[in-house]
Amino acid sequence: MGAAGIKPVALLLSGENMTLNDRVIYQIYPKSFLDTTGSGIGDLKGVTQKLPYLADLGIDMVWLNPFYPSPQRDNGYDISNYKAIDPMFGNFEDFAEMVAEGRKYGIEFMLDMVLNHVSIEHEWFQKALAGDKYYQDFFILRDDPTNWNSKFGGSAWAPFGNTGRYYLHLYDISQADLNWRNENVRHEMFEVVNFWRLKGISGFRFDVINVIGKDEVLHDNSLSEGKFEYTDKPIVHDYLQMLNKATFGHDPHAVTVGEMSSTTIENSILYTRPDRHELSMVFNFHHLKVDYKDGDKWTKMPFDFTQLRDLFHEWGEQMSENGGWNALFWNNHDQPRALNRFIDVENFRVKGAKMLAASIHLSRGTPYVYMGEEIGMVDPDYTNVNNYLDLETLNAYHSLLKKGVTEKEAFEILKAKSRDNARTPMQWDNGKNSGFTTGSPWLAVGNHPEINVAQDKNGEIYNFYKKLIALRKSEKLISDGTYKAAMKDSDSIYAFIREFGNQKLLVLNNFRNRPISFDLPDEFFASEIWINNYDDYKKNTLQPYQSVAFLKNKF
Ligand SMILES: O=P(O)(O)OC[C@H]1O[C@H](O[C@H]2O[C@H](CO)[C@@H](O)[C@H](O)[C@H]2O)[C@H](O)[C@@H](O)[C@@H]1O
Repeated sequence: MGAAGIKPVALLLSGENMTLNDRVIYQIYPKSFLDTTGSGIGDLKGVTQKLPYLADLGIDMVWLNPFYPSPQRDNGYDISNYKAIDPMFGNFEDFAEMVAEGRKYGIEFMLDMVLNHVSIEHEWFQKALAGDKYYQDFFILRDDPTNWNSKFGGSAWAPFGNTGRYYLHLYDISQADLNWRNENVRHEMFEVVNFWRLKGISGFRFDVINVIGKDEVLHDNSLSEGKFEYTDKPIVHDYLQMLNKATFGHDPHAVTVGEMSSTTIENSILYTRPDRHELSMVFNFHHLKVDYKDGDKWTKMPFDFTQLRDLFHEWGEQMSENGGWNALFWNNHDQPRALNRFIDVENFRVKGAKMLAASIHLSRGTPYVYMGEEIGMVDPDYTNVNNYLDLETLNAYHSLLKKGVTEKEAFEILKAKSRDNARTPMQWDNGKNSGFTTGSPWLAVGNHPEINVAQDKNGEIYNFYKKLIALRKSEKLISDGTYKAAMKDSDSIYAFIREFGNQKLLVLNNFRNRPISFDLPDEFFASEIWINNYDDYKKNTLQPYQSVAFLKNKF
């Protein structure tokens, strides 16, 4: 029995032979993946049904966004019961079937743990509101609110009933932050993780986990934003070590990832260095803010290539040199589709999708594939603001109008930036509702009948992903090689070198919609082309969005 009094489940798991570095993780937004009941909402049975598809792609772990009971104000990130399944997604029988079937295909699951906050409908908050002192200490209540802003707009503080006090909500008003200083809260959180471990789960994604550490005395932030007062506080490392020890640290095959809001490289190294016993890897978002004008998401701006290149180089090298481990990703449920942001998608969707894939799948870290990415899904072609349902999007729309932005301009910004861009139903075929549901989808489909799995499964993008995923399993150079920046001054090509044993790989990715010429570094003169997303290679030139990897055996 482990320290937390539970049986270790690691020996039962299918991923025993995998190392962390071999893995490729597929993210499923369950609400939008496949609806098997006609309710218009995706479900766990839908995930089970598509396991053969994921196995064919080469996936060995699936991250599922929250499927627990929730008022759904923030699509499940407002949890009202951590240890249950919302009936709209299925039940424990469906869950057990999904996990068991997954094992047959060598696929494990990673669950989303939202441990920074709970829904105000959670019984802890309700008891606290009713005056229960024990539960009041589960939350961050203050007489005098600080000047911190909620990430979804407005103040981060709301009146706590009619007590004259305020509760902290870094996200929506319906998501009350938990008080991790209270050891009873920590104990409850550890219990949640162990509850799911005992159900055969060894993968965990921890939502905005680097903001759980709040001081006893809270201070205003001088930049009129509370970010630095609660992000990456040193105590977060202590909490993660406690979490690790009380839960997944008992499982040598556990895979954990922390979603790190506005984090630093220094902290990310500490969060992921194996000897620190915190997490396996981290998501950071700096590379997905290179199209924010003056740091403001709700603006429209072409992406800044040099900023992107420098961020990748800096994170890649420093994590490699210091034993840290990155999650590698272009897409997730909070981001508009990368194809619309980084590629001239009208003219080069297919080549661009393959180049983006190569740029992370050949890099150092664990790649994540967000559902639909493998067939080149793009943002929906919505024509009406009423198509958008996400609360962050709607808050932003109203605040843009308040600032004097016209409805037309505000709509254009939503089209480029809304989180709903990623949340549209998976496009399985070109039939009604893209084959996602026989009912009425909870969020309108993307209206791109030409892009779907039935058509693209044997197509260029899918097969390129399949090839890249297989390479990570067969080549130590890809899974375990070091990372070094290359061609640091190029204003069009993102280049890096991987090295392992006597092998070296130079990966070049052209981020422009035009040919770019370059000088091949001398040491790669006598090398072979290992990966190419085009059929040909014209010496010292990369075609629009071409990706080429040159392999050199040193001896
Ligand atoms: O943009 P950052 O400050 O670096 O933060 C990263 C993401 O954090 C938030 O995402 C997660 O938490 C939310 C509340 O639980 C939830 O709504 C979201 O779906 C989670 O992934 C933030 O909402 C994202 O926009 C940021 O990208």
